[in-house]
Order: sequence, then structure tokens, then C-alpha cells
Amino acid sequence: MISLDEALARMLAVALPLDAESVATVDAFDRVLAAPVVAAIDAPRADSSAMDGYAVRRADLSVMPARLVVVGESYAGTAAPPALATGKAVRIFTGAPLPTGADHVVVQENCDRDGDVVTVREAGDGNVRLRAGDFDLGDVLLAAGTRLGAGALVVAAGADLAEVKVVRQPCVVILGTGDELVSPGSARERPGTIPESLSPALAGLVIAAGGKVTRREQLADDLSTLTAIAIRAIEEADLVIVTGGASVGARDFAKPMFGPALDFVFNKVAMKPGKPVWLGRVGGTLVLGLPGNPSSALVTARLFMTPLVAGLAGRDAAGSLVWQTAMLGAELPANGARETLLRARWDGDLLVPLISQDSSSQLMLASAAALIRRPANAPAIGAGAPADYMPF
Ligand SMILES: Nc1nc2c(c(=O)[nH]1)N[C@H]1C(S)=C(S)[C@@H](COP(=O)(O)OP(=O)(O)OC[C@H]3O[C@@H](n4cnc5c(N)ncnc54)[C@H](O)[C@@H]3O)O[C@H]1N2
Ligand code: MOO
Repeated sequence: MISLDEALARMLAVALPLDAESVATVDAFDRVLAAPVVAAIDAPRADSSAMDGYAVRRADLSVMPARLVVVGESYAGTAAPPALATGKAVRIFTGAPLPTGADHVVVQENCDRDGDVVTVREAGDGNVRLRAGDFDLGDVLLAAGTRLGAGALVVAAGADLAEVKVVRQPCVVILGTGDELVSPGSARERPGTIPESLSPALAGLVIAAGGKVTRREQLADDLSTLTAIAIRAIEEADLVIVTGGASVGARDFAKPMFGPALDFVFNKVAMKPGKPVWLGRVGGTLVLGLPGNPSSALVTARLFMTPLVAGLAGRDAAGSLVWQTAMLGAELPANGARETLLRARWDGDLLVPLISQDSSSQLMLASAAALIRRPANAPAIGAGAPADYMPF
């Protein structure tokens, strides 16, 4: 069995951005650029006003108050008015183009208007935004690899791009295996069954990591059916997530269902919980097998699935796998031979392991906020000692 670090390194080595596609800029929120964004226009497109007021020649304000004749108007969206002669002013509004010759905008609060004449009491600031003061046509505004958060998306749209080239979102199929599993809400009427509790959460995590869930199925442990489903999943997905059936039970078919073409990236990891986790490929499709025990499934999803989806989507896969250090709020017993990830909660800024570390627990998952990392054979440590953790 390989170590957790080795398994994470192997996962990161295949968590590489998918190919590029063009999408409408309006639909590109949170996508990752596959090519730089280059400005198609200047911003601002012309010398323009930063305030509502009067465009003037600064030289005309040398003696105050200054009386100027208003010869026109300029609104945002209109063409620039004719050139401004000495002694004249143009009524202007925020974002509107300045007439040639004007180099100053007096805010209207500093002016008195009487018919065609405006009297300027105080010059104030210039209030002029120069053409291309924000960016120039042809400037590279965003590098490939940039995630289009709100700010970056404003830049792409402001650059006058109808479409942007982004990394394709991974298509993810989630397959839950187990004869005992039924949809939430129907277990109470069917003895021997339990609610299938993993796939809704896994689907949410996939979407949050930048993936697209294209199919989610709940499957009985029948190898011939599973094989047919696996073939279809491999054809349509970039990544297939299989839960359950990862162990050595007589009906554990998660690996056999993919047939002899399944090529392992790793198979089992020396960690607790989550030892049966595995990652492989069939042709160009990745397949990640998560153990069925709910706590094991979410711990391995946190460590392997989320970064893998993020990496395929062009995001920083390794960025979510950084271990941090915090002080323990309780003592920890000596650890066994498998590296252990304790589900923990915060008590102020202290980390406290949850009461149950059973890998089948569902309830504990609701309060798990961090994973404490305990190396194999680590000795007991007391409250107040530092521990490595990762947000969960
Ligand atoms: N002889 C051995 N037995 C087991 C080993 C082993 O090494 N030798 N490993 C154990 C470990 S560790 C784990 S973890 C589990 C993993 O088992 P599987 O991945 O094969 O999972 P299942 O057997 O299918 O299910 C385990 C458990 O989880 C429940 N489950 C499964 N899927 C779901 C779901 N989608 N929603 C809710 N609950 C689910 C299932 O009913 C079982 O109770 O194997 C140990 N055994
Ligand atoms: O490795 Mo398992 O997840 O402990 O029950």
C-alpha cells in the first residue's frame, strides 16, 4: 500500500486542465481562462468626464468667478461635441466624452446656471478621465490560468469580448453501488435498505470544484449491469466517481465493473479512514473509487476528488491540499500503523477531535470542520500541542 503523500502526488500528476472551449463571456463566471484576455477597445474609449457638470478650458478659470457661454451638451453614449472655443462651456455628464479643447470639468455644485450662461464659483478638481487611462486596445489584461471571479469577469466583458477561451469543465458521472441503497425517503418502507446518502453531497462538491455532474445513478451489486453502466460512463465522462464496493467483499464490484482495461494510478492507501480508495483510468477517462462508509467517502473525497476535479477544471489542484498547524484542545492517544485523519471541530482557535471517529458515521460529518493528520505510529500528545490539519 502506498502512503497518503504518494497517493496525493499521483493524483495531482493526473489532475491536469482539460482542453479549451469558447464560451459566451456572460456564461463564463468562475471558469478558468485557457488563453489570455486581450483588450479589443481602449477604456475609457475617449477622454471623458468623471462628474456631472460643465466641460471647460482650465485657462478660462484663471479669474473667479468665471462666466462662460454654454454651447452644447454631452451625454454618455453620444459622440463627442464639437471642439470647445475659449470662453465657452459644454454641459456634461459622468462618462460622457469631452469636446476637443476641454481639459477640465467643473462639478455642477460649483456652478450657477442662468439661461445660456454658467458662472463658475470654484474650479475644483479636473474630473477628466483620459482615453485608455484604464487599459489600451491590445493590452493583455488577464493571463491564461486566471479564474474568472467577479473582478476578472468585469475585465473580460469590459475588454469588449463576446466570448472567452476557457478550460472545459470536467463531465463527472457519479455511480453509487450497493444492493441496500435506496433514494432518501424510501428506506423506512423497505426493510434491509438504507438511504443512499453520499451522491447528493459528492455532486455538490464536484460542482463547487468546477465540475459538471452529467449523470448520477444508484446501482445494485450486479456485475453484468454494472459493467454495462461502466461502459457508458467511460464514454461520456472525463471522470467517473464510484462509491462503495471498493473492498474485498463477495459483492464488491467497483473495480471489476470497469473490466481489464482499468489501469490503476493507485489502489489502496495506507490511511484511516479511506484505505480502499483507488484511482485509475480507462482510456482517457479517470475513475475514482471511494469507500462506501460515509465518513471514509467524504474524507477521501476531500483529499482526492475535490482537488482532482479542480485540477481538471484548470483550477489550482494543490492549493486546497496545504496542511496548516493549530493547537489541540484535547489530548490525542498514540496512533496505530496507518496514518490517520481525525475529524475535528473548532473550539475557538483550538482543534478538538469529534467524539466518534467511526468511518461509518454520518452524524459526525455535520460537525466536522477540519481533518487532523496523525502520522503512522505517532505517540500520544496532550492538549496544547500543535497538530497538522486541513479544513474539511
Ligand atoms: N475483510 C475486509 N473487510 C473490509 C476491509 C478490509 O480491508 N478487509 N476494509 C474495510 C474498510 S476500511 C472500509 S472503508 C469498507 C469499504 O467498503 P466498500 O467500499 O466496499 O463499501 P461497501 O462495502 O459497499 O459499503 C460500506 C458501508 O457503507 C455503506 N454505504 C455504501 N455506499 C453508501 C452510500 N452511497 N450511502 C450510504 N451508505 C453507503 C454500506 O451500506 C456499508 O455499510 O470496507 C471494510 N471492510
Ligand atoms: O479505511 Mo475504512 O475507511 O477505515 O472504514
